[in-house]
Amino acid sequence: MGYSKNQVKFDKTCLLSKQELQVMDYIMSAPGKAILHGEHAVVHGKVALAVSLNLRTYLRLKATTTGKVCINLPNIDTFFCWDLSELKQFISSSHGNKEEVTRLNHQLVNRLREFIGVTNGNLDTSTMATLAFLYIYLSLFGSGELPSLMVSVWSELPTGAGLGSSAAYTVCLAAALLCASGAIPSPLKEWDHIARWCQEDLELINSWAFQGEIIIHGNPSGVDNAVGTWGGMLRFLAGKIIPLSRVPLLRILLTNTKIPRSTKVLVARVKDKINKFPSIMTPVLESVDAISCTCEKVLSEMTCEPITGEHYNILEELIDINQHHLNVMGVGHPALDTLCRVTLARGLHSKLTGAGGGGCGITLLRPETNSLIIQSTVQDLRDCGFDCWETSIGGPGVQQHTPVSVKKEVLEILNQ
Ligand SMILES: Nc1ncnc2c1ncn2[C@@H]1O[C@H](COP(=O)(O)OP(=O)(O)O)[C@@H](O)[C@H]1O
Ligand SMILES: C[C@@](O)(CCOP(=O)(O)O)CC(=O)O
Ligand SMILES: [Mg+2]
Repeated sequence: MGYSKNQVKFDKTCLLSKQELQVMDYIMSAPGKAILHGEHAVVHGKVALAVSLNLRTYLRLKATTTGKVCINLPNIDTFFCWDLSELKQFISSSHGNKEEVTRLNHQLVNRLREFIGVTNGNLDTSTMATLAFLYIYLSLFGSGELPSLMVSVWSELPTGAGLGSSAAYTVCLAAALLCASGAIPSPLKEWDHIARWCQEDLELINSWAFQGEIIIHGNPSGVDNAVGTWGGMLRFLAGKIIPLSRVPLLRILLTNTKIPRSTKVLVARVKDKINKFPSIMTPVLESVDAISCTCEKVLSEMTCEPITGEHYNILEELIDINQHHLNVMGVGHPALDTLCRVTLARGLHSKLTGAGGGGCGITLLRPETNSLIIQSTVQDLRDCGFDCWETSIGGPGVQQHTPVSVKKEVLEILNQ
């Protein structure tokens, strides 16, 4: 299967009736991701391999009768309410009669920036999350009546640490707001507690999530929202998404250096470097592309022949080479160097994951790596002040839940 497109198709003939709107109560979740290889290079048309994590973002959307639209984002201490009357000014300009949107409506983004009072270049967490929400909400409802809603989002993912929290957030927003607008159905049947959408609906969710990612990242590749939408392991190249169904079970240690950074700034930094030194940086990007392709080949061999130490030796070397390339691109950090050094002292290989500049790294665990080594490595990394845990990979993509299928603690936060 190969599907693509960060294009938005939206058929406005299926808006919900007033009665349906009033009983609306949706809970959605989407996973974070780890990029095995190809971060940054993927923004410049190279291959990336990415996999979903078991850490998820949860969203609850409820219809209200307050005449307001409210967002509650406890991870980033953000709570806003707007009177629908204030938002009416965006109705006509935000959504024309288009059934297909391929580009972000910059005019709407600029007007929204002014509306929420941000000065140019403001990159704070709260501003980005708010803009992404308002943009998708107004684009989907801006041609009809604006519904009164309460939207709460809470994530198990660290925010701004390279694990795709921005995409998990925008995928949840897109799924919930598309359902609320009637553009896609709720996939839950009476007897289900968790359900997913058909391929066509997932493509629509992915497309709108990508619009949100553009607001947060500036120039995203689309790999993160694709993993948040489809889950599993994906090969991503220039908007084309190939799910990798035959992959070996990989054990990965995730380390959060807790150094804050912004994907938008790092992506822009790499672009500047490529513009400044094209003949130097192009071969680096091509080498990263070859690393992703070699990794994909080795992973596929590991599923059809007995796994040997040599497979793992190659995977480890690819990790080391890519980490050097990412340093050359200017997205390393001394804390990430520490991570690589500390794990190598225990014979384990690490690289940054996501945008770098701090945030998280991944460490490959070999099947024979004994649990004492793993425990000591985790302790060493915690002694450096990092968070460190073994993760399980390949979680499902975006889902709708009934309340009973969501952990009690998560529900409590979403209900606050
Ligand atoms: N749980 C959340 N609630 C609200 N906004 C979020 C949440 N998670 C992520 N975001 C948004 O995504 C931004 C982080 O995105 P980014 O810099 O791409 O880092 P990441 O690697 O986590 O995707 C935050 O500044 C915020 O605007
Ligand atoms: C650096 C990049 O390749 C991945 C960014 O991931 P994250 O936002 O750091 O989780 C950017 C992109 O692909 O859009
Ligand atoms: Mg992101």
